[in-house]
Amino acid sequence: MKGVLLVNLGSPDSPTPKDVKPYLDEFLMDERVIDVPLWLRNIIVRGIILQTRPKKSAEAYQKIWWDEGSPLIVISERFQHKVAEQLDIPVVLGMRYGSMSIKGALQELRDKGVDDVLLVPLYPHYAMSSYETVVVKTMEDQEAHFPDMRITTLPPFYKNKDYIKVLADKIADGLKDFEYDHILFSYHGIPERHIRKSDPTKFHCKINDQCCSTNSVAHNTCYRHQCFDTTKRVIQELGWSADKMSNSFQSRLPNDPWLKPYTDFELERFPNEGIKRLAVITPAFVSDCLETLEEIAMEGKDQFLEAGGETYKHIPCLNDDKPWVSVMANWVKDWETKEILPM
Ligand SMILES: C=CC1=C(C)c2cc3[nH]c(cc4nc(cc5[nH]c(cc1n2)c(C)c5CCC(=O)O)C(CCC(=O)O)=C4C)c(C)c3C=C
Ligand SMILES: [Fe+2]
Ligand SMILES: [Fe+2]
Repeated sequence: MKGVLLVNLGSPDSPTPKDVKPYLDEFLMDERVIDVPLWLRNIIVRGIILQTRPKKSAEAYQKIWWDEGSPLIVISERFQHKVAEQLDIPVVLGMRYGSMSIKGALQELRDKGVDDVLLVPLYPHYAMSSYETVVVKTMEDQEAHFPDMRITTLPPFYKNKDYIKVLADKIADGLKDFEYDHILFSYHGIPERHIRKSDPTKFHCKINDQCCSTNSVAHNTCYRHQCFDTTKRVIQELGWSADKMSNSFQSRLPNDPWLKPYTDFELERFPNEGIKRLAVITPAFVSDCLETLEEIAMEGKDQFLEAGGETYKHIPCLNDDKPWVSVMANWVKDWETKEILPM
C-alpha cells in the first residue's frame, strides 16, 4: 500500500533556552550543516555557538510563537491534513530535527499498512543542509528499521510549472494593495563552500556572474542556480519587468563566506538607492517560520525603515493555501497512478 511522508526542518518544543539548546545541538551537529570533522564541530557548536545562541534564539522564537506551538510545525500539520483530505492514502509528517522524528513518521505509515512511500522533503531547492540531509536520514532510518519499505523521493520542485504558478499568484495577490519600488527575493543562505562540495563536476560552480546561468549538470545540486532560476521563472510567469526585482540570501553564521548578496546589507542599502517601498518574498521556505516571521517580517522591516525606507511588506509563504495543497496532492496522484514525479 502507498503512503506519503512529508518532512520539514523542525522546531524546538518550546521557545525557551532549555528546549532550544537540544534542538540547535541536533541541527548544528548534523555533518551536512556544520560540515567539518566531528572534533572541530564539537568545538564550534558545543564550545562556541551553544554557549550563547540558545538564549538569543529563544527570545526570537518567543516573538513569533503561537498558542498552538511553533508556526513551522503548526503550518506543516495544517498542510499535511489538507493534502490528506484530497487523497485516499495515508499522509504523515516528520521533522528532520526535534521531537517529530522521521523514524516515528515511518512507523506511523507502517502501522497503517504502508510499504511504498513517497518522501517529500518540504524544500523547493537542493542543499546538502536541507534537502539532502532529509533524504539521507530517511534512507538511514528505512534501512535500519523498515528494510521492507520502498521509498521514492520527490525531486527539488523549484522549476515545476505548477509550483511556479502558485508562487507567482501568491506574489501578485500579496501586492494587490501595495505600491512598491522593488521586490526582493530573499532565500535562506548557505556557506559558499557547500555549493562547491555539492558540485559533481568539481569545476563548474565558481560562484560568479556566469556559472549559474551556464548550462551544467552541476545545477541539479546547485542551490544558488536553483534559487536564481526560481526568481527568473516567477518573473516570467508574472510577466513583470525584472528591473524591479533582485535576489539575496539571509540568515548566516559568522566566519565563513556565505552566498551573497546578504539580505540585511541589501535592506540597509536600498533606501540610499531610492528604493523606499519594498516587498520581500522568501521562496526557500514553503511554510512561514522563525526565519520569515522574525528575521524578515520583524527585524528586516525595522532595518529597512531605520535605513530610510518608508513602507515594507513581507509576502507570506505558501503555507496551507488551497492552490498549493492541490498542487502537492496532484503530484502525489501522479506518483500513485502513473509513477511520474514532477521536475
Ligand atoms: C531553505 C532551507 C534551509 C537551509 C538551506 C538552511 C541552512 C542552514 N541553516 C543554518 C542555521 C540555522 N537555521 C535556523 C533556522 C531555520 N533554518 C531553516 C531552513 C534552512 N536552513 C528554517 C525553516 C529555520 C526555522 C526553523 C523554525 O523553527 O522556525 C537556525 C535556528 C534559529 C537561529 O538560531 O537563528 C539556525 C541556527 C545553517 C548553519 C545552515 C547551513 C549551513
Ligand atoms: Fe537554517
Ligand atoms: Fe553556479
